[in-house]
Amino acid sequence: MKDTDLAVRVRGLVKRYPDKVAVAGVDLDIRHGEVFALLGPNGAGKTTTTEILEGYRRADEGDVKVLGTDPARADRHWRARVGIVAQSSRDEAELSVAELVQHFAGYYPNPRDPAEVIASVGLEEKAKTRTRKLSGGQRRRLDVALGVIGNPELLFLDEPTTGFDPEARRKFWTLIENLRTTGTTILLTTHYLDEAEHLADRVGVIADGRMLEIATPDTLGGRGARTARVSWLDADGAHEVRTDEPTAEVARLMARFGGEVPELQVRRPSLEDIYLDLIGAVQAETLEGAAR
Ligand SMILES: Nc1ncnc2c1ncn2[C@@H]1O[C@H](COP(=O)(O)OP(=O)(O)OP(=O)(O)O)[C@@H](O)[C@H]1O
Repeated sequence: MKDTDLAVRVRGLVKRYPDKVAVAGVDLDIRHGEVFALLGPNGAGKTTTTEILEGYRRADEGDVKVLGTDPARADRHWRARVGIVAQSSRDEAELSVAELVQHFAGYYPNPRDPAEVIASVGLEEKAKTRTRKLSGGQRRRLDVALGVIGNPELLFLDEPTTGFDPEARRKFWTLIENLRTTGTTILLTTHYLDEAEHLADRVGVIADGRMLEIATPDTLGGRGARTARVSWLDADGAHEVRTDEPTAEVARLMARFGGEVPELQVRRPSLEDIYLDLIGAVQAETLEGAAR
């Protein structure tokens, strides 16, 4: 891949805190127009990595380019091309939702329409409400609105849907899908594996400051090739077999039952199963290392 195809290019990123190496040599490429999800347990280094890419923290080592620029040296023109939804939100409690979104629109050369943005996060009915009166999930939706109001080329979303109810999460997913169709590049961190699976072109799993694997959601950890489980029910009760040839198994069952197979299910490991395997292996390694 040519470097000009990349919105984010990271090589050998290291960040140390006094008592912790938070990021221990991460490489990461994100293409223009790609939706990339960074996954990992609490304390893995997701926020630290994201904040370095946003220009809010300094790397100790490594080469970082975001939209072609080192974020540590970026100017306001670069800032106007980037949207940020951080984990903790700003507090302008006395302004209404509409006033605040309008106010932020004023910071950018090509803002989106404030009313449209408010609608896209499902806050139309709260447009005149002061922000201090919003619920946690509504406040989070406002954060997302403020992140996209500047019409960014690249959008950082750090756990954007924490505290959303299921309907708000679906609405948010639609918003992200719409942004993708307009070519916005998105880096998302999330603890919701279904969210990553639904939204991301590729996912990266980070643990203990190291990038374990980067892949599409359906190939992570060799997922596509993993053994399937076929289960069904008959007079003797529930049955399950593990097989690499689930289609042949289903054909056999169909022949045996002469048609519909009661309670037939074919399951491959979910993204969550794969993720937990990857993380579990690292945790076991760390425990072994500590015991030695
Ligand atoms: N300002 C800081 N000073 C010292 N240590 C820090 C600081 N910020 C983060 N850390 C430590 O660095 C490690 C990585 O933290 P980070 O916030 O990047 O993790 P994360 O993957 O975003 O976690 P979460 O899912 O909980 O948000 C953690 O061990 C954390 O305690």
